[in-house]
Amino acid sequence: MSNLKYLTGFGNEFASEDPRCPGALPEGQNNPQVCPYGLYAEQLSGSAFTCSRQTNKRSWLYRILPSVCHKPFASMEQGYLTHNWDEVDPEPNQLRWMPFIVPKSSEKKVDFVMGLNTLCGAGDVRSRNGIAVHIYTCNISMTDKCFYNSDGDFLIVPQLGKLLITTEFGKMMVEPNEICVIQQGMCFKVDVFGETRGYILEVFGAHFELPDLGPIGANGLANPRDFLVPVACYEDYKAPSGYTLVNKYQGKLFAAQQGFSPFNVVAWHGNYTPYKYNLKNFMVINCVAFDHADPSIFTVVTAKSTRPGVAIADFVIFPPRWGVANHTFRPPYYHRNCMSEFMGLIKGHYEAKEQGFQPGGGSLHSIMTPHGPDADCFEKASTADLQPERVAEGTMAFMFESSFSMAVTKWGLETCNRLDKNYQKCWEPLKSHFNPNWKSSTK
Ligand SMILES: O=C(O)Cc1cc(O)ccc1O
Ligand SMILES: [Fe+2]
Repeated sequence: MSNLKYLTGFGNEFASEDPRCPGALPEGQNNPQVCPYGLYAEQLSGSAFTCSRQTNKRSWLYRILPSVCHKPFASMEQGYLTHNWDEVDPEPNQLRWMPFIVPKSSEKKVDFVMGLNTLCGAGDVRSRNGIAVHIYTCNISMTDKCFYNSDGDFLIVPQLGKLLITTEFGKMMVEPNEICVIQQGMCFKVDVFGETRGYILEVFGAHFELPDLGPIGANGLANPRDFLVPVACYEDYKAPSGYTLVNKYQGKLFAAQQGFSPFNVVAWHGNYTPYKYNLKNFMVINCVAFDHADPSIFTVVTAKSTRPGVAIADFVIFPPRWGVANHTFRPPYYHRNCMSEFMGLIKGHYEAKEQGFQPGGGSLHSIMTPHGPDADCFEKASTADLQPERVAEGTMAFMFESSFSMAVTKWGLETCNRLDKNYQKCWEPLKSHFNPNWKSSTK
């Protein structure tokens, strides 16, 4: 399945026809009286009709039956997926989680939807402004079952196991060190190939965009041509015992039955699509003289709030790169931030915490919660011989940075049972080096 084809570009006006039905896209209009091949035309709107051209998002899908052909929705069991931010008291401490446990399929069969566990979040799906961080852990594929999210966009970061994601727009294979975005309303199902784990950044009310480059110029960071969009691929399939359509609506899961596969789109065009991106393509910019640049230089995509320069959430990575800064403490600085910082690790280790922060785990440094390199990292970096050196080789840490003050869920604090109770001990050995008689010669 890795021979899948993709279109390239970020937010382009794409067009795609399943090669089995040439000419399936109507020419010169969106709504012919009768569509080619007897298809139904359906628009998926990802922005208000009236948004500026720059932000207007919609796609036209030409499908065997329209999405509306389903039985009524009824609420269903939703495991540890929640948007209740008041389950437990606020938790301002530095938090770190050991790798989240993936259930063994011999003990419990869990698919992608039932394996969604909400770790933290804030804001409101109804007023369309907020964020949730979910950890997915699953071990079986979704069969005759699909999912769409009425509440927001999913940015999915696989950490263990690849995902074959079938969408209305076509198929994407997404492996660890790649990410994908499934935007609000897009129907998809996930096939897995064993134990599977990853992170999801959900934003309510905004779509991800590429950050402006300002003085960097026309190129750099995540380049638009490296974003991959699936191609139309329909199935004309009647599920023997019905197809289950799962919908996340206002934070609750609902299920409806329908007789046929929703992946029945023969052709589509538009600028509102799912997409994927390989993090190895990120063009890294870093300091080449002295001091430590803020991690915003590593922003892959951003979901902007309405306040200029302030994101609902940024997706930031810490890719392999050269560290060359002279007379500089090179690791991340000690820090208190008016933003929330959730971090995850896809592979390797993170430079500020060589120990304890493990792939498949996470950390949360909430608004104004102090954090920074552990004692070991501080001592090493303060005495290091500052040669040019490779930083983060073979690793990939990332951060969801949000302007929201996030609540941690009961699952995050208790049920998952992965909180590292000793996290704060990593700073305990930090000692005072203060010398009131200090002269540069005594350094
Ligand atoms: O807290 C962290 O590790 C993330 C981070 C990295 C960095 O290089 C500078 C600031 C920052 O918050
Ligand atoms: Fe930080």
